[in-house]
Amino acid sequence: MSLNPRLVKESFSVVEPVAEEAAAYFYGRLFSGSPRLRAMFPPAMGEQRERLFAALTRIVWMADNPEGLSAYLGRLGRDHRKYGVVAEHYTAFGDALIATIRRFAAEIWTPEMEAAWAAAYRMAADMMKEAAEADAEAAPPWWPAEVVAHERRTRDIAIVTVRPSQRMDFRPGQHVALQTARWPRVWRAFSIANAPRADDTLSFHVKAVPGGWVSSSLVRETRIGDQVLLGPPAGTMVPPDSGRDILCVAGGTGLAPLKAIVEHVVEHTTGHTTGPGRVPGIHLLFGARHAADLYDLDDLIRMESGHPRLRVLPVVSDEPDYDGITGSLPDVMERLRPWGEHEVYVCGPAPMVDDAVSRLRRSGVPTSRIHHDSPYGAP
Ligand SMILES: NC(=O)C1=CN([C@@H]2O[C@H](COP(=O)(O)OP(=O)(O)OC[C@H]3O[C@@H](n4cnc5c(N)ncnc54)[C@H](O)[C@@H]3O)[C@@H](O)[C@H]2O)C=CC1
Repeated sequence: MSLNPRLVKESFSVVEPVAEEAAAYFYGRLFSGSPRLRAMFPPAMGEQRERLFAALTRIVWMADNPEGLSAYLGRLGRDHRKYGVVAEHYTAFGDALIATIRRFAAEIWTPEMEAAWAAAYRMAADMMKEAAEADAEAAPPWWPAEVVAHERRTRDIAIVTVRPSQRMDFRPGQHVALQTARWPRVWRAFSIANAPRADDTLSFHVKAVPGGWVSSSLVRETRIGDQVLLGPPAGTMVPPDSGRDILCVAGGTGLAPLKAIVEHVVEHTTGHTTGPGRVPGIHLLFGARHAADLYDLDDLIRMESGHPRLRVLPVVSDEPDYDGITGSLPDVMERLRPWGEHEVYVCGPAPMVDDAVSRLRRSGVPTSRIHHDSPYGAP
């Protein structure tokens, strides 16, 4: 049966407004048909339901863009290996999915729609399975890792360093999902806060957020010797080798991937100030609400003192008496200079990232040179 993106989109748009109800129905249907699958999911399903719909929405609306769709489904397939998903699970998932769409789009449902969904699902599942199989030849589904250092930097922020039992290849700026023994099957994304190291350890900057099971456990309960699991590295906010000067705008623990990128750049450039491999000038704006929240400033200042072309500028937004640069990070960024010739990296709270990115665009920085990523939103 041939693909018919129009019919898939049409029926999905009827389900979208009742996404929450449809997702609850989907999981009910999935678990009643295949009770063994329940054990693969976390105890609380609220977020899972949101992720399901976020991923489905992306897939359905990308149906006319085969290249983007194939890249996304490939990532999704590889990423699902860490949940223990294997080929036969796709059948149960597909049956429950089509039953859900059929029910919630009942008013407009036709045999042609049923056939369009079956064909689309088969194609998507095949792409995910193929990517997962290819990945299985090169990498494990997850990496067990031991906590080798735990530094509490503030009441809520810790730097947690782990050593995976098997080397993980990653690019600076990427993130991984992490699971603690305390909360089985609950995965949270954290950026790797270092460039690859000789001893293969990885550091994470973790802030305990209200209601954040994994982050609170990592900050408050985790000890050296504890075991965690890591998913595969993901994310496209990686350093280009354009040789251009660099601006990094880091809000809070959004510093993590930017520190990895800065480390990589200063380690991999020649020391010349012109020509290929020249050391770019790097400005790193590190913002916090209060001076006491600049949790990694001492380390950054140490890096700065070893690299004459690195400038670290701490910015404090909610403490007018701070003896340094004060104000909102996007305001300060804009105030400092035009950044039109720079490669720019932005990471931190989503509203800050949105504001900084739109100001950069307005001031003429080409989109191709503005890099940002949202690991927390990724399904
Ligand atoms: N831990 C990690 O590996 C990573 C964390 N992140 C994200 O980074 C964020 C860090 O949050 P916190 O440390 O709690 O930051 P925070 O709320 O303490 O704020 C950090 C900085 O961002 C500024 N800011 C906050 N909201 C703003 C807004 N609406 N407009 C303009 N500026 C704003 C603050 O003034 C401050 O300078 C989280 O959203 C997290 O999801 C992103 C990538 C990696």
